[in-house]
Amino acid sequence: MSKTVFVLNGPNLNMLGKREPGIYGGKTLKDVEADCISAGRELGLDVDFRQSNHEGDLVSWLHEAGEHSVGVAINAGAYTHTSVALHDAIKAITVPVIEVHISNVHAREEFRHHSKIAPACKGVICGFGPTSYILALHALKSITD
Ligand SMILES: O=C(O)[C@@H]1C=C(O)[C@@H](O)[C@H](O)C1
Repeated sequence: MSKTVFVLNGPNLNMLGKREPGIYGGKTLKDVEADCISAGRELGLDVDFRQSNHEGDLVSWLHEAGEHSVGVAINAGAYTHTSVALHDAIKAITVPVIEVHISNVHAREEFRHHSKIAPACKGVICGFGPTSYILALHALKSITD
């Protein structure tokens, strides 16, 4: 019996493949989605993969995940560094949430070194390129079995 996990993506991640490939790589978000679905299949996880440039969508999807998933991997993009609303949405649900980043945010600009959502998350995976998402799926599998 497969379990559902939400993989949520925030602003500008729709631009993957075109956006600063030296930092984010050449894969498109569709490529990352396909990789997540494939890895999820191997892990017995059904992946519900979504992206929005709008903070409120991500808040609503976190609420939905709290009712309809066993856990969440979220790359909140720039909202990582600014959003009390996403922090509070994560606190409002009981399923585990893992913060994900393609880049190592701690090796980049100072303003990326602080996450407003990490204190509400189960853990953080960053710096492994798109593989960060796959590692998060493995982590969700291990903590929800
Ligand atoms: O590495 C990433 O996936 C994150 C993606 C973004 O869009 C940035 O705003 C974050 O600072 C880093």
